Amino acid sequence: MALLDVRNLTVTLNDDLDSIHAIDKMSLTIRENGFHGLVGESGSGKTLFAKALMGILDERWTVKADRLFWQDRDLLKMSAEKRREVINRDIAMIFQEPSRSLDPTAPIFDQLSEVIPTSELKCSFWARKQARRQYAANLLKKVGIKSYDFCLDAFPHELSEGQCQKIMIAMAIARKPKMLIADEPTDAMESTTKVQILRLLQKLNETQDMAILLISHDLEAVTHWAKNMTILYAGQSVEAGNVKELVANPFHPYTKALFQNLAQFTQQANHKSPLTTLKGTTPPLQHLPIGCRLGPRCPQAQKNCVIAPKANRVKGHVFNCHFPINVR
Ligand SMILES: Nc1ncnc2c1ncn2[C@@H]1O[C@H](COP(=O)(O)OP(=O)(O)OP(=O)(O)O)[C@@H](O)[C@H]1O
Repeated sequence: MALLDVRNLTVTLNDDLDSIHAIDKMSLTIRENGFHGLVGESGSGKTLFAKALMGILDERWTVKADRLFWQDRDLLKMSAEKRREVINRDIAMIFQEPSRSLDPTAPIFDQLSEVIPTSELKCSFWARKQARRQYAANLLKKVGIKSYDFCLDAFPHELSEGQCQKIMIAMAIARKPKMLIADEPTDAMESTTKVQILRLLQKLNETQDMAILLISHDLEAVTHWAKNMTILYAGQSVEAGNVKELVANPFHPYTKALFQNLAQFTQQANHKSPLTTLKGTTPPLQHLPIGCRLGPRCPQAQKNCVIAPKANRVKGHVFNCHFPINVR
């Protein structure tokens, strides 16, 4: 069953002069207990999508969708207050640069303590402080922090970025959410820490039945850890499906170009061989092409591409392209 089902979500930035669809009819489905990757270049709208889902965009943004279902419940039909309640209860989010998300003036225990629900403490009022400490220590153990006593009393600046991110994950899972959105959780981290964090997400997914939405521009990491993925280009869904099937048989010209690059990085290519790229650059938000936004860069583009393609489903892939490749 789908845990989250989003169809044709549009996020519009309204200013005095204009309205810009920063995200244009994006769709994404995450199964119960799924590990889903959301991939796209910088500025493609990955964070905006997550923020729109969490309802944390400011009043300059408008969010519309044809369908927004959470566990078969229609979020669009709920009042804003009820929707916030459901989302805050069931979905947690962690961001890049974890040390900036923590309060630099408070020890970790005080910050963790705030997010531990009192209902989880099965003890008398007088024993609560001790129980909170024990609960916080258990959370840190769960995310793989061995020096939990030191960490609980430490301030964020005394800890590494990797430890701070593990603490953010501990805070996120304290309420036992059904889904964790990890937005570039390993950005600018060294490779061993990066693997530890991604392995931790995988463990939460496998042992706690927690769905994970891993947002990243690191295609190699996403194809390694996620089971399904959605690819975004300039705010439009490009292709989505099972990772192995997408890698083996991409239908969209953009997906094909992405995976060609991935192969050149992961396999031993000649150091002088040029990287395959699509001509041109990603359009800025102020100059988005009409129709399919890849159009001006796409080797397959034809006249019809000035009309945005609808989603097509073939062999479990969903792709948005008038002239897909490899479709038989
Ligand atoms: N507060 C804002 N005001 C104006 N434009 C914004 C704002 N936040 C995001 N944008 C624009 O919306 C688009 C999508 O941004 P978003 O942060 O979602 O991209 P992203 O794919 O998450 O990129 P990155 O990987 O760099 O975080 C970008 O063009 C960005 O410049």
